[in-house]
Amino acid sequence: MVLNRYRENVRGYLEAIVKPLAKAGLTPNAVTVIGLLLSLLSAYLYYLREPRLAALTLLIGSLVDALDGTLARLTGKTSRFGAFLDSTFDRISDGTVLFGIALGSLADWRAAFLTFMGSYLVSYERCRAELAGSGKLAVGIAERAERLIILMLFSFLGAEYVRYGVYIVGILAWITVVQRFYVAYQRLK
Ligand SMILES: CC(C)CCC[C@@H](C)CCC[C@@H](C)CCC[C@@H](C)CCOC[C@@H](COP(=O)(O)OP(=O)(O)OC[C@H]1O[C@@H](n2ccc(N)nc2=O)[C@H](O)[C@@H]1O)OCC[C@H](C)CCC[C@H](C)CCC[C@H](C)CCCC(C)C
Ligand SMILES: O=P([O-])([O-])O[C@@H]1[C@@H](O)[C@H](O)[C@@H](O)[C@H](O)[C@@H]1O
Ligand SMILES: [Mg+2]
Ligand SMILES: [Mg+2]
Repeated sequence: MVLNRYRENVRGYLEAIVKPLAKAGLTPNAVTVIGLLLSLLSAYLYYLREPRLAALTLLIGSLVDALDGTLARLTGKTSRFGAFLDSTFDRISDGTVLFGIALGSLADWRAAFLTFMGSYLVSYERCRAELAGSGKLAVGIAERAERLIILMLFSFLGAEYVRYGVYIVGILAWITVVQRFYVAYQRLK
């Protein structure tokens, strides 16, 4: 909710990065695939217990995630399949990163699982409520950008801090689940 507001502020920078990509003939879907590969690499680095490298890779992957849509809009190539691909790959990214953290024993697997469940529910609620006609449900304390940035910040602090990032993201994600549930109820009842 908070970070989403800054989309417009960074649009100019993102467009500057995207222009050469457009000239090189890169398609939005190809950029989406590159973003996913970076997320998978980040998950692998978490598994190897390299949280700083993992967070840096995840940060670049998140930037690439912002570039695919920017490229699509700038070149008039937005597509419904692209939107579906982007969202689906976001879920694969969210899940594998937490799986890598759990496999690398950087956080208790039960905490990683609850955080995973909360994160997925947040996204699912939005998708399902919007399908039911709620209108845009981009509400709540920890949308994806917040969840990613918190996890990256704690990862940059070092291996022993990743677990706190997972706990905080989990708690905030579950608060967001309740917030979205409430707003969906208000709009759909
Ligand atoms: C001040 C300067 C010196 C530096 C400025 C440089 C900027 C370039 C930095 C910007 C970085 C930032 C954007 C990336 C990091 C944010 C990240 C952590 C959060 C997650 O990002 C998600 C991102 C993208 O979301 P979406 O995928 O939903 O959006 P789009 O892809 O744009 O649109 C989807 C839409 O497009 C169409 N489409 C898509 C794909 C496709 N194949 N076909 C398509 O048609 C379709 O219509 C789809 O529906 O969100 C980006 C916005 C974000 C919320 C803004 C956050 C701003 C914040 C202030 C950034 C702080 C970043 C900071 C560097 C973090 C440091 C933290 C660190 C130290 C841990
Ligand atoms: O709902 P959430 O997890 O905060 O945020 C997510 C968005 O950041 C993302 O751009 C979109 O593709 C997802 O489907 C999802 O909605
Ligand atoms: Mg994107
Ligand atoms: Mg994405």
